Amino acid sequence: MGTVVVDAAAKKEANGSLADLNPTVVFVLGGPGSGKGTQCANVVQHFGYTHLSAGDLLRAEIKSGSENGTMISNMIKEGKIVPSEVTIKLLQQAMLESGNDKFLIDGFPRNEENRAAFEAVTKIEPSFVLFFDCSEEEMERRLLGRNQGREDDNIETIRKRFNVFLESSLPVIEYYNSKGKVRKIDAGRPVEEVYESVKAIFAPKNEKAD
Ligand SMILES: Nc1ncnc2c1ncn2[C@@H]1O[C@H](COP(=O)(O)OP(=O)(O)O)[C@@H](O)[C@H]1O
Ligand SMILES: Nc1ccn([C@H]2C[C@H](O)[C@@H](COP(=O)(O)OP(=O)(O)O)O2)c(=O)n1
Ligand SMILES: [Mg+2]
Repeated sequence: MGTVVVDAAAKKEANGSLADLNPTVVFVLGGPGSGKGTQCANVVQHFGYTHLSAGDLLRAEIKSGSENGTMISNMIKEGKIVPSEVTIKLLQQAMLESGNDKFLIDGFPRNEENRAAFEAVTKIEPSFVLFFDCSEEEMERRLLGRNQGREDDNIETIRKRFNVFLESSLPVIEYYNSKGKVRKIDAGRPVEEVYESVKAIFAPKNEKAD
C-alpha cells in the first residue's frame, strides 16, 4: 500500500465508500504545539472518535518508504505544507480503514488549498472546528520540550511553521468562523483545564462524561 500516486479508479472507489459512510468530522486546528494531539487523545478515550493527525499520517508515509517520502520529508523539514492530493489520500484511506464513522481530523486543513480540495473530493463538511488558541511563546516552549525526535522541532523550523500558521492556516480558521463553526479554546492553560473546555463542547448538555 506504499504508493501515493493517485490512481483515478482507487480514488473514485474510496470516495464512493466515504460518501456512503456519511461520517461525522471535527477539524482540530491550532498552531504547532498548541496541544491538538494531546487533547485529541482525551476525546478519543471518552467520546468514541478516531483520531487522525495529518502530520502523523505524513510521517508514517515517509517511514513506509513511499515514493513521495523524500518530497514529504523535505517539506516537513522546511515547515511547508505538503500538496493536498497526498494528504487527502492518506486521510481517506485512514477513514475507510478505521471502521468508525466519527473522526477528529487534527492539523488539517492547514491552508486554503487543503480546505477546498478536501471539500471538493470528499464532499464532507465538518460538524465544527476546534481551535486551540495559544501564544507563540508557550507553543515554542512546548515544541522545544516535546522530545519526540521530530526533525521539525528545532527553533529554525519552528519559526517557519509559525509563519505558515499565521499566513496560511489562520485564514482557514477565519473562513470557518464566518460560517459559525469555530469553537475557540484557550489552550495556554494546563492540560486538564483545557480538557474541561474541550469536554464541554463534546458532552451533550446535562449529561456527564468522565
Ligand atoms: N496544556 C498544555 N500545557 C503544557 N504542555 C502541553 C499542553 N498540551 C500539550 N502539551 C505538551 O506540549 C507538546 C506539544 O503538544 P501536542 O499535543 O503534540 O501539540 P500539537 O499536536 O498541537 O503540536 C507535547 O510535549 C505535550 O505533551
Ligand atoms: N495538513 C497538513 C498537516 C501537516 N503537514 C506537515 C507540515 C507540518 O509542519 C508537519 C507537521 O504537522 P503536525 O500537525 O504533526 O505538527 P504539529 O502537531 O502542529 O506540531 O506536517 C502538512 O503538510 N499538511
Ligand atoms: Mg500534533
